[in-house]
Amino acid sequence: MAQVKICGLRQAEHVAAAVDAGARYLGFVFFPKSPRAVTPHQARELGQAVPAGVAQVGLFVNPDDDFLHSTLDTAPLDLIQLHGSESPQRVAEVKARTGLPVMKAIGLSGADDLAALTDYGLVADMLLVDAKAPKDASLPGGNGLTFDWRLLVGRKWLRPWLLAGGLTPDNVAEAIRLTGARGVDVSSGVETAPGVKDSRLIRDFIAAAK
Ligand SMILES: O=C(O)c1ccccc1N[C@@H]1O[C@H](COP(=O)(O)O)[C@@H](O)[C@H]1O
Repeated sequence: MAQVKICGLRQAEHVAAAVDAGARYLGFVFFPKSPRAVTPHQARELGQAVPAGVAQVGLFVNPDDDFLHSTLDTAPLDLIQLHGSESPQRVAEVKARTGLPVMKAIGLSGADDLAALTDYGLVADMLLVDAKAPKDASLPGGNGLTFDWRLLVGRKWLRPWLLAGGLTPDNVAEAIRLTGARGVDVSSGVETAPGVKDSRLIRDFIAAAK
């Protein structure tokens, strides 16, 4: 049974839908350019209805220490997702400075990108295997793009990992079957427009993943 992260939540009804359907991780985006961005105060409010055992994940893109600390002062996060071009050294620093586990996102477009998963597996607590964003994309993730899942067949890394990138209620079961992923992460695939989540799609996605 795959664990599910629903990312980019901005409304209480969608948090409730994800929790009730059995999500293991909820993602709050702290990247101002994203249509899914929330303030630390909004994340704190949304998190108040989240039961113990469901992890609240803060998604950051190349955050500096001040931004991390000011966010964490308000929003009680359990896990930090780094979705930018953070180096392995920076991942280690963020872990040390915040005292929180870090999940590092790695974008794949071909076999050459797989080595990064080994490198970051030495420092991150979890890995997130995503589609590499196009060079001209305004967001480094959350673009609803898939990659060739066959790249992952038979691969093993040092850390637990989630599969992401263009997953939907219709394709998530096949993605899990092919890659052997024990966890999946979705944002666009449970939306009706960028940043607009849909409770029915959230429920359908989690049911399909499980
Ligand atoms: O969701 C965003 O807006 C976002 C912004 C910046 C970096 C990452 C972002 N989302 C993450 O991207 C992947 C894949 O998303 P999708 O399902 O293809 O839309 C997922 O891990 C989100 O957490």
